[in-house]
Amino acid sequence: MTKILSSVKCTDKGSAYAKFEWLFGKGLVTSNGQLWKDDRKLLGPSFKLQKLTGFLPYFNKHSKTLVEILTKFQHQATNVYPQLVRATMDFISESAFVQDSTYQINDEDNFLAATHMALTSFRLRLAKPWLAITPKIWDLFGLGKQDKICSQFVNQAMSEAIEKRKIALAQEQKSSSETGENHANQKAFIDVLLDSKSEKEIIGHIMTIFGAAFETTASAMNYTLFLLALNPSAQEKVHFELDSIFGGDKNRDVTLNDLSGMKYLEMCIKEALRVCPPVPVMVRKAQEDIPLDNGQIVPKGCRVVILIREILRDQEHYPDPEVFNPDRFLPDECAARHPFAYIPFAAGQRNCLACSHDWDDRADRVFCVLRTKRTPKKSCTQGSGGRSTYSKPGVLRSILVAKLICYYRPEKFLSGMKYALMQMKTCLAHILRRFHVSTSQKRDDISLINGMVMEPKPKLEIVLTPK
Ligand code: HEM
Repeated sequence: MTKILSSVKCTDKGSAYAKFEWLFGKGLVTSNGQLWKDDRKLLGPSFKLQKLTGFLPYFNKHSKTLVEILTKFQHQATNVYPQLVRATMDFISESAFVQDSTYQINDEDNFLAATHMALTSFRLRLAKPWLAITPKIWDLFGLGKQDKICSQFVNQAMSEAIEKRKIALAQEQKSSSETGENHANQKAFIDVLLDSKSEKEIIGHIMTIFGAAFETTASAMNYTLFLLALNPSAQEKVHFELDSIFGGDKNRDVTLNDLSGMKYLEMCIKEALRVCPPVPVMVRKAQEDIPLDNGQIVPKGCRVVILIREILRDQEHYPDPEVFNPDRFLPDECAARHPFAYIPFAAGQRNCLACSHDWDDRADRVFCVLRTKRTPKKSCTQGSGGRSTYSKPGVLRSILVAKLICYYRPEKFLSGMKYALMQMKTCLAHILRRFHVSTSQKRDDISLINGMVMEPKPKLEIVLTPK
């Protein structure tokens, strides 16, 4: 598995993701080959660490709105997932498109309605693939017509957003040329696209980022709250941590410093992502023969299905895998684990855009190595063949990069300062400063069904009790 995910010859996904193309076009999730490589290089820096501090005000603002909405549901068993989804739409919308976003409070929004239509359509394609074998069958059931309406809403909303951003950008450029400031290396996601893509391509990329970002993050936060509700001792530790950071202040904005102190909350989120990974499976297609360490070959053209959920339950790395135990993510435990044993955000060439980037990933691992004074565990059940994953020059280069950055910009090494984790920690810190969570549901009552993201059946319900 390490070989497959790391190989530059296995970055294609084949036709497995074609069912998303009617809305996502050839965005990062669906594209293959040179187009994917170029776009990843172009768009990867949009969620770079240096920009993350800029996103924090958006996360605080929309988390506060979410908490206000949740107070209306306190003391009653509630499925908070729909509210979390709307909050994460606000997070991604404002971070990627630099525009005011009101999905949580504006029920009449056409784009919101279109998103629901799109999700219904995707879910149907996954649940009843025979309906989508040919467009004719799809149309026969009136589904093509619905997709068209959805596309029209999306295109209209996106065209307006693009126009708005063009105007704002022109104004920003004018004022920065007057003040002599240069923000060329800090471009937002949409600005990078405006420079180089057609409107149709931009809309595909925007929808891809939306699709990749909002349900995954909402689902991860939903599972974290549920698992904390089921595990009062872990929840108590989170409350203790938050109280010691915020001193009982329930409204103050979360700062970068606060985030770096939320170590136990981060461990709980990571454990929730392990127990209930939002993305349960992914597919890669070998572009060439790929020799494995055990002598076997993955032949060219072969599609490899990677069962993320099963890997995260591997007994070798996670004893008693069904047990929710955040201590699995204590620094020493992480350092001793093979990096590809924890893949809720994928790993290797096509890892999640919001999770890590090459240089900080490498530096993170070097930090683990330096901290524990030993190399990470060498064996992996999926077969690294007992060879270390680190080349000497690579490690030396990383140490140099890590040391330089650490010297000049220490805040870049706040643990877990990656977009998705930063978003979830901020939002959950706002919720858990206000509420205790409990549930009458049992873990065994819940089945996880593969869908767009892994969906709980029945829906998770928690009771929010003010602190
Ligand atoms: C808890 C939240 C998240 C989880 C668990 C998650 C998980 C994943 C996984 C497993 C993949 C690989 C999918 C595959 O290859 O089939 C992926 C890819 C991707 N994710 Fe995330 N993701 C999360 C949040 C986000 C967010 C917030 C964004 C946007 C900022 C994002 C953007 C992307 C993109 C663009 C890709 C495609 C990358 C490529 O193929 O080059 N994800 N994510």
